[in-house]
Amino acid sequence: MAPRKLAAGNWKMNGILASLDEIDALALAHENAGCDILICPPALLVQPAAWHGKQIVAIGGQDCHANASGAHTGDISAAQLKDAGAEYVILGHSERRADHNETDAQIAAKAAAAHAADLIAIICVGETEAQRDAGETLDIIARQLAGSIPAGSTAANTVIAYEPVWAIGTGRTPTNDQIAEVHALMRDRLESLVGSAGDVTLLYGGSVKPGNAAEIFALPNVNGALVGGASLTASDFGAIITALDAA
Ligand SMILES: O=C[C@H](O)COP(=O)(O)O
Repeated sequence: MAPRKLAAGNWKMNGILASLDEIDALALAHENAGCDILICPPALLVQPAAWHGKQIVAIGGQDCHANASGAHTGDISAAQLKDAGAEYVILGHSERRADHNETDAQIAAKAAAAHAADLIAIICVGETEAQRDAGETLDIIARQLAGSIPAGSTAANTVIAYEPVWAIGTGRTPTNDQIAEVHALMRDRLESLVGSAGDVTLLYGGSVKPGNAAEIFALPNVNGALVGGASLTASDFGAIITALDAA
């Protein structure tokens, strides 16, 4: 089994009900896409987004709690996301790691909860600019993978996204060699962490745009993208989907 290609959009804290028209446009334009298409809107929009996706565009959450239910004001469980129509959940995004002090161990616990609720966990890893400048990138990625991937992870329930923190929303991207180097390391380490490493979908994220998508998708071990800003409109995200389809 080859990894499934995935074009994943992370709307972050953007979008209102009217924004779901973009999902309608994606579903219409890409109903025969040869890759999986995913939009992760803010939590309030997950349920209506699932109706708009028409089973062409899958829907995901941007976080979940590690517990199945209980006294956790303001949090959302994996089962609630699933009940609302989500199929995926992004976990350990660097904005969550930074804004909410999320640790690798907490991310692993959330991923285990996601798996228990039959969600696919998109586990994010990535180095800061200071860590890259210090030559620590591969060590950081290896450590985050080892700490953030729970037992029981498989190629079917887990996607890994490499997102250098310094490339997110900046218009800057690593060189092709730098992306390929990290993705090769991830593929290697996943053999012991997930098994069937060759089947795991690996995404690159960080300033993916219509203009650079094809070049990134041509790199070895890159099976798609986790896209922020360019996923907010069907025109830009559609161009990225088309590039992935052709890769
Ligand atoms: O989750 C998505 C990433 O943080 C990338 O965001 P960006 O495409 O706006 O750089």
